[in-house]
Order: sequence, then C-alpha cells, then structure tokens
Amino acid sequence: MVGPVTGLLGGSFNPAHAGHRRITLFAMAALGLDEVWWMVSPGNPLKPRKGMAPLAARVRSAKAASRRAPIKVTAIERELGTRYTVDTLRALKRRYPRRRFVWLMGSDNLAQFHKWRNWRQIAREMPIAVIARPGYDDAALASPARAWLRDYRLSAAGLRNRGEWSAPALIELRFDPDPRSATQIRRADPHWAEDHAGPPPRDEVTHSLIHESLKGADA
Ligand SMILES: Nc1ncnc2c1ncn2[C@@H]1O[C@H](COP(=O)(O)OP(=O)(O)OP(=O)(O)O)[C@@H](O)[C@H]1O
Ligand SMILES: O=C(O)c1ccc[n+]([C@@H]2O[C@H](COP(=O)([O-])O)[C@@H](O)[C@H]2O)c1
Repeated sequence: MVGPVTGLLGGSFNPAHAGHRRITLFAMAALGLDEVWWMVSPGNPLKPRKGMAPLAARVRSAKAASRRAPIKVTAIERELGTRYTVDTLRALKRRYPRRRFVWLMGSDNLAQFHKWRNWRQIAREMPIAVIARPGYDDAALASPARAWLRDYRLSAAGLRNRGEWSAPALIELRFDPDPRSATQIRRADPHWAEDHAGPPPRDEVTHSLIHESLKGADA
C-alpha cells in the first residue's frame, strides 16, 4: 500500500511568510498532496550565514505562518546531519519508505538549480514541482536545469493520475503569482535576524523542535 503523498518545501524561512503558506496550499490542491513538510534548513549551502536568524527562531516563524494548515514544520536536516538536498532526500526516502515525496520550490530556485550539489541526482530521486514567482520566470525558463528537465515535463493532473511515479519529472505550476518574500520582510525590518538571535537554544530544545512535528509520521 502506498503511504501519504508528501510535498517537501525546503527553505531558509528567514522568516517564513504568507507567500510560503499560499504557494503550499496551492501546490497541495494542484498535485493532490496529503500534506507538506516545511524543512527549515540549518543553513542553505549557497546563502551567507550573516543575517540568518538561528534555526529555532526560523522554526518558530514557520510554525506561526503554517498554523491550522496541513503543514508540518521540521528541522529534520539537523537530526539527519545533512546539509545538501541530495543527501537529505536520500535519507528521507530510507526513513519513510512508504511515502511518495515531491520536491517543491519557487522558480528562483529552478534558475539556480544547476549550482546545487549533484542536482541531476536530486531530480532522479523524486518529482520536482516548480511554482512560478514574479521576476524569476524568465531566468528559470532559460536555466540549464530546465533545459535538462525539458523532456520530463508533466502536468499536475499527469502526476496525480499516475499510479506509479517515476523521476525525473518536472511539473510547472502557474497560478496568480505571489510577490511576497523574506527579503522584502527583512528590508522592512532590517533587525529581524538580530532581534531573533537570543541565546543559542539548549540541545533538548532543538531536539524537541525536530521531533515534535513529525511525530506520527509513519514509515
Ligand atoms: N512568493 C513565492 N512564490 C513562489 N515560491 C516562493 C515564494 N516565496 C518563497 N518561495 C519558495 O519557497 C522556498 C523557501 O523560500 P525561502 O525561505 O528562501 O523564502 P524567500 O522568500 O525566497 O527568502 P529570501 O527572500 O530570503 O531569498 C523556496 O523554494 C522559494 O523559492
Ligand atoms: O543541496 C544544495 O546544493 C542546495 C543549494 C541551495 C539550496 N538548497 C536547498 O534549497 C532549499 C531552499 O533554500 P532557500 O534558502 O532558497 O530557501 C533549502 O532546502 C536548501 O537547503 C540546497
């Protein structure tokens, strides 16, 4: 029997915002997902550490932004000890073998995807759904990763109706694009990261942040 269909939205969430929530709910409906996990990254390998609030603060902001939605917030990469998405996805598939996963990301990330470690292998691990984002769609369209994935394009209905999933698969989701971004929030509140720095969380706090939300997630 196939387990729940789970979308994975990895991100810095520095901070989380209403755009994350909206694109998640949209992707869930379009792709027929049972739930989405927001994986708050301990540190995007391509982003500077400066200006990044601590993991615990970003997890808190993600929990607030996802309240009462079928979204689980997790910092599981901290527990898995993975930093690169390719390693995270392999570890998750091993840990949750009954689940079917889809990797979700905005078109800004498709434009840069060829810079991610082992990106072709990421595409072989699970279908990828890309959500159009204002200002990035031309770059995404012209990107090396999209060129590579062109022959694997699939409609959202195509993915929903497939009995057996295969990867690579690229699903391009376009809906009333959402202009919100964490950059915009930090511009309006330049001290966001500092104000949320606080003392480093104790180990048991981080531990409970990691485990709490995925409790009950079956294998
Ligand atoms: N408004 C949006 N439309 C489409 N995708 C989005 C949007 N906001 C965030 N995403 C996607 O959600 C994931 C996590 O995003 P992230 O936490 O980096 O937020 P962000 O707003 O992109 O942050 P920043 O402005 O700091 O780069 C990424 O795949 C990103 O592309
Ligand atoms: O694995 C990589 O090389 C890699 C490079 C850049 C970003 N990522 C992942 O992409 C996701 C989105 O990151 P961000 O910072 O754009 O929200 C997050 O899960 C990061 O860990 C992964």
